[in-house]
Amino acid sequence: MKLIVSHSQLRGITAAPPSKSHTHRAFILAALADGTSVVSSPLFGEDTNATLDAVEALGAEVSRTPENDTVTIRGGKLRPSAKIIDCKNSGTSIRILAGVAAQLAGTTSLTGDASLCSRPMKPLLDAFTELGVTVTSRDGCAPFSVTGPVSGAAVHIRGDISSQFISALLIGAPLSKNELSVHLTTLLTSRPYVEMTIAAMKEHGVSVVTTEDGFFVPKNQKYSPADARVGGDYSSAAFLFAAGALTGDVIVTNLYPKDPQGDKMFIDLLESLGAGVNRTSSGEVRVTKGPMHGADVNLADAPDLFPIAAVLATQCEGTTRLFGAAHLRFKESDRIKSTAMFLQSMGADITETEDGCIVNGPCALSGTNVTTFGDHRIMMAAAVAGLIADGDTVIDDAECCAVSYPNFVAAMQALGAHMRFA
Ligand SMILES: O=C(O)C1=C[C@@H](OP(=O)(O)O)[C@@H](O)[C@H](O)C1
Ligand SMILES: C=C(OP(=O)(O)O)C(=O)O
Repeated sequence: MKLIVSHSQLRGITAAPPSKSHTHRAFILAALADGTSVVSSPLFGEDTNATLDAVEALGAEVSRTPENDTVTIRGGKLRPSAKIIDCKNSGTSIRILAGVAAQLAGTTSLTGDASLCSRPMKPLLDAFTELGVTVTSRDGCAPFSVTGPVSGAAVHIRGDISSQFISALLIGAPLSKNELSVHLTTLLTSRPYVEMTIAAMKEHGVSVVTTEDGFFVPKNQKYSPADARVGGDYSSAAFLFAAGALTGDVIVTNLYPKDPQGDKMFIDLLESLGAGVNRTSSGEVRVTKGPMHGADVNLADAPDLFPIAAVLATQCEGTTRLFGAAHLRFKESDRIKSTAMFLQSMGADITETEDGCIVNGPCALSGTNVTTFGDHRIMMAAAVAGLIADGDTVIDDAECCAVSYPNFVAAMQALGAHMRFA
């Protein structure tokens, strides 16, 4: 399906969709806890649905309310899955679920779509091998199988490809009879996601210690059931904020100011670039159009913001450098390349660098045909760029936003965006 976007001004109020990262963690930790946990307002996106199906395949009992706003999970008795677990497009699902499966006595196989099967898994699979798990894979990628349980107590792993490897090892650790020391062999990027993992584990009664070179999970800990209410997703809200900053005046609700999501830095970024920003303590953020200027922005800890930050940069006066995020090349697409490609095709002055891009603005954007590579964040960033382009922007694979933000187009239309499917 294609999405056609025309020049628009957005004005109004909308709720951020539920957090993808919190939902994955809430479903998986509930499945690991012996007893019943209730997850309220989770995200029902394609990625989080893949996680929910997977925990069911691993033996958790899952039920949803008819209104579909609450999921009840009875966990604690997981066993290897007889059928191959399909994580579709979701890196978070396959990596964290592999960390769980590696702790179970027996073999579990995991796979995903073509994009997921081309993303790196080898550092995590090597870590499992170091921990005594038998692994078979297609050249270090999915599909792969793990035969557990873990017998080791210490592991060495790089932290600069994906923080999800670390989240996977930490979340699995309490299922082992041993303690676990995770030694990082490089810098850790996307660190706030590991902090979200540790905070979610704490809610379920498990503590993780931060050490000089990584993390330590003491032994003899058990997950206890805990109810969770999933708050709004700052990464998804970034598209709404950017639409406000570029075209008019948008208020986003359902955002908790104390949430550990690293992508809340987008609000500070908008403010520092010159957009109008007002926040309330109850979690409303209002972003209004203002003259913006270029800046140097380190996205090491917030890589998901890259495509939409690059769109913003095209409207900033002067040079913007986005850097620190070489791991963007391992996402649903090579996001440095796919972002530079679609913005260049719309007329922007953007150059790829190894770990980001350089944009000289302001750039006049023109509507054109945009290739998303099936990547949800490219699709949504291109849709926002289309709001300020001259002429129509025609975006392919428009349904891919259902991975993280199924209601994206409807929410934009309700704010006044001229968008239609074709
Ligand atoms: O743990 C998580 O929930 C996520 C971690 C990040 O990935 P990396 O750690 O691979 O950067 C992020 O890009 C992804 O959208 C969600
Ligand atoms: C990279 C992302 O997710 P994942 O790694 O879970 O596929 C994302 O949502 O942008």
